Amino acid sequence: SSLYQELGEKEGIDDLMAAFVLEIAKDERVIEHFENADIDRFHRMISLHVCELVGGPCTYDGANMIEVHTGMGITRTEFNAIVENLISAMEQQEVPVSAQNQLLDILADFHGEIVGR
Ligand code: HEM
Repeated sequence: SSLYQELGEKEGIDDLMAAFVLEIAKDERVIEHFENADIDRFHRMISLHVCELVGGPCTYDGANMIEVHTGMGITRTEFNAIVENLISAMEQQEVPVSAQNQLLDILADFHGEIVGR
């Protein structure tokens, strides 16, 4: 089955990203970046983006990754913290480890668009 199916399709991805947002919200290492963010929009957009990236029938129509993160000065350490938040969320949602690794691989590619801008 596809990664999209292993993540529980759109509903599973929405739930996973809700758990991810809750992990971010309790993480002192990154929360300052989100103080002025529209969390509902962030949840909606990251769900849409992940859905598209894993081969689901979604079209991400949010902001360009470089543009939205420019000016945030996100460090490698903060990026890694966000990855840890995602792993915690995937563990809570009982995402199979092979699917976890595939999603982490896809998101790791965004490193260059997000860190140090
Ligand atoms: C693989 C890593 C990441 C991905 C795929 C990602 C993706 C996204 C997406 C899809 C949005 C919504 C864009 C929109 O509203 O149109 C967004 C917004 C945002 N991201 Fe990221 N992001 C990543 C890493 C990070 C990291 C490491 C941080 C900070 C530690 C961060 C901070 C933010 C903030 C604060 C916003 C909200 C901006 C606003 O509402 O004004 N992101 N990101």
